[in-house]
Amino acid sequence: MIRTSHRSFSSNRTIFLSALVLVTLTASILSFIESGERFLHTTSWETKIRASAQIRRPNGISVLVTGAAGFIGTHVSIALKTRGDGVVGVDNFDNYYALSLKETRRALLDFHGVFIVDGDINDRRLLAILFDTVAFTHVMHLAAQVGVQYAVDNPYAYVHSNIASLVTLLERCKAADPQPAVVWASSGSVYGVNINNKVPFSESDRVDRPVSIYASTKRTGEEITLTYNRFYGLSITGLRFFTVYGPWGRPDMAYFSFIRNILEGKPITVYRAKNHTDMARDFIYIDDVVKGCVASLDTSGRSVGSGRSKNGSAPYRIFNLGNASPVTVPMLVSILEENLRMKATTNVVDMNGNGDDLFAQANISLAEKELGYKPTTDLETGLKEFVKWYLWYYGKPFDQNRNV
Ligand SMILES: O=C(O)[C@H]1O[C@H](OP(=O)(O)OP(=O)(O)OC[C@H]2O[C@@H](n3ccc(=O)[nH]c3=O)[C@H](O)[C@@H]2O)[C@H](O)[C@@H](O)[C@H]1O
Repeated sequence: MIRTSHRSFSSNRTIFLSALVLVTLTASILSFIESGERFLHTTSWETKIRASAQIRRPNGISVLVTGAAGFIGTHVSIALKTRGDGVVGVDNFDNYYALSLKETRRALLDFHGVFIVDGDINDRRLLAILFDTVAFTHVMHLAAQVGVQYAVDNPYAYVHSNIASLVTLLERCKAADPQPAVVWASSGSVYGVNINNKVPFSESDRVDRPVSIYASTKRTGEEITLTYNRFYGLSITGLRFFTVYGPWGRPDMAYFSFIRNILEGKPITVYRAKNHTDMARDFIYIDDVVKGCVASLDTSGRSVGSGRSKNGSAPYRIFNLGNASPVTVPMLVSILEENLRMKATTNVVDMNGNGDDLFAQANISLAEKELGYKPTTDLETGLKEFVKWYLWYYGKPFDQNRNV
């Protein structure tokens, strides 16, 4: 099936990527011209932001999406824009992974009419200009330093992006009048060591034993947002994303690096627990997560504060967004092998206990009840889509007759 469609897939890909490169080049030239003028409030910069923020449906919302050039940010921005909401993106385009992928996502968003401001949300002046230009009804805060193992050597990056940035953004939201409702990316990793000694993980479980700096900063974010909710009246929804995967995904994640290595004939490392049990994750497909994000925005309720005062109480919610159906890492590898019709060379390594949770399974009944969240994509189906995208995006030839 993949082979039959490969030729047209390949020429479509060439046309599409060329168009995107053209759009990116134009965007880069424009952004170069604008960079010197940004803080001078040029009409061009403002005009783009206003156009991007324009609401085109009755009762639509106007959303600032942080981390818009990221994996989830790109998909959520497109979904909102497509249904007629106003969307303005902001992203610092860091080089944690291939910048080219982020630039292509930017071009894709541009194609959909979403403008991304190139900047850091730690920059208070930038945030002030954005909020002065658009009266955002919602903020979808997805910008973060991700990666569990990377935190071992780079802890300060997590403090900067997951804690300092969060406070800067919340301060800005607090000061806005009216205040926007905030939906933000927490993480399933907050469950850490399974101290509750039960699966699946529920939102009411204890979450005070993280196993990585990354998870600690996400848990800290939940407490910081709670403070802003209680004292300043911000409506807050924290989403505990489990292992999100799919087209336009993150190259640092296992499924992505596995396919790259398998295709290049390089070995992959599969971690397992010290007692030789397989690691497992509650892999969740991007389209399902996007539905959860959009439903969270739609049901957020209003913020009730203004500056340091508040009038009543605003919602504070936390939801697991997983698949409720964990799969082991060796099983993930065999699904990839089947799709690629190639065999992986696997090194099995025992975990040293620093960073990775051994097992994750989300209880999603709260999200089902409050958001109507109902994932419909199993790992086989989702990975098939991812593999198709990967081969298209990287222009990899595919030999259907290869033996597994
Ligand atoms: O918010 C979160 O909850 C995080 O989710 C994701 O973390 P994880 O669920 O751990 O996904 P991922 O790294 O793909 O590893 C998957 C499995 O493969 C195993 N794994 C990993 C790498 C490898 O080389 N070998 C291996 O066996 C590994 O031990 C694990 O069992 C994001 O990466 C993280 O940035 C953050 O967003």
